Amino acid sequence: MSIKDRKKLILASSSPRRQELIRTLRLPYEIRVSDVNEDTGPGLAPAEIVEQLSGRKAAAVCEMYKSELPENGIIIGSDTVVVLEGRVLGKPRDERDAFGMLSALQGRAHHVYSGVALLDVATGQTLVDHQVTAVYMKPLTGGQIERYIRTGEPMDKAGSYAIQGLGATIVERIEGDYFNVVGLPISLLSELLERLGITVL
Ligand SMILES: Cc1cn([C@H]2C[C@H](O)[C@@H](COP(=O)(O)OP(=O)(O)OP(=O)(O)O)O2)c(=O)[nH]c1=O
Repeated sequence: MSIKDRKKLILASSSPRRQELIRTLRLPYEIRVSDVNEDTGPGLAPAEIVEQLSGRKAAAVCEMYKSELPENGIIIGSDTVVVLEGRVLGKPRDERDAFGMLSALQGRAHHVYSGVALLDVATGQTLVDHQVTAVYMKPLTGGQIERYIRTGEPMDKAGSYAIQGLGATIVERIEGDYFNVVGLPISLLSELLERLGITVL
């Protein structure tokens, strides 16, 4: 039996996108969700924000489900933000907020940062890293933005769009990992898993 068979991934996420993406690794996994305060306070760089929140999400699941987690578990936490000229955009508070974000993002480039934290239940060891992808959005009219918001798609997404959905039509091109934009940088995650002795391939 290889190490791969003996470890179990625990995805600390309520995001349907992350839950879908974790399956691509073809490793045994389960999902545990906890409530985490996503306030990081002022003065942190985007990379620090997503790394800190990813670690917090993994640690919260470890704390909350301590007694029932498998000894061989590796908890995965992740967080995604959109960054436009130094301004960090999370999920919109309401439709008005979404309109403001999309109006600011249209017709220019921004960066999507996703953090990943791996917490080894047995040892408490944590690995954290992040990935950045540049996204070039097409110019949009106010009417297009309003109609996109009316579909409901932007409301639970960082930056108020989903590249994997109808948002694909408003993205001109990207530089970097597509999955990082969707919310889980699978390639980086596989590298971190390898560092814990779990080979994906
Ligand atoms: C930019 C972008 C973000 N997103 C999503 C990914 C994340 O779910 C969300 C960013 O919010 P997060 O706070 O990173 O995650 P979450 O609250 O949805 O889930 P959890 O904390 O339980 O893991 O935005 C897309 O689905 N597509 C996109 O193109």
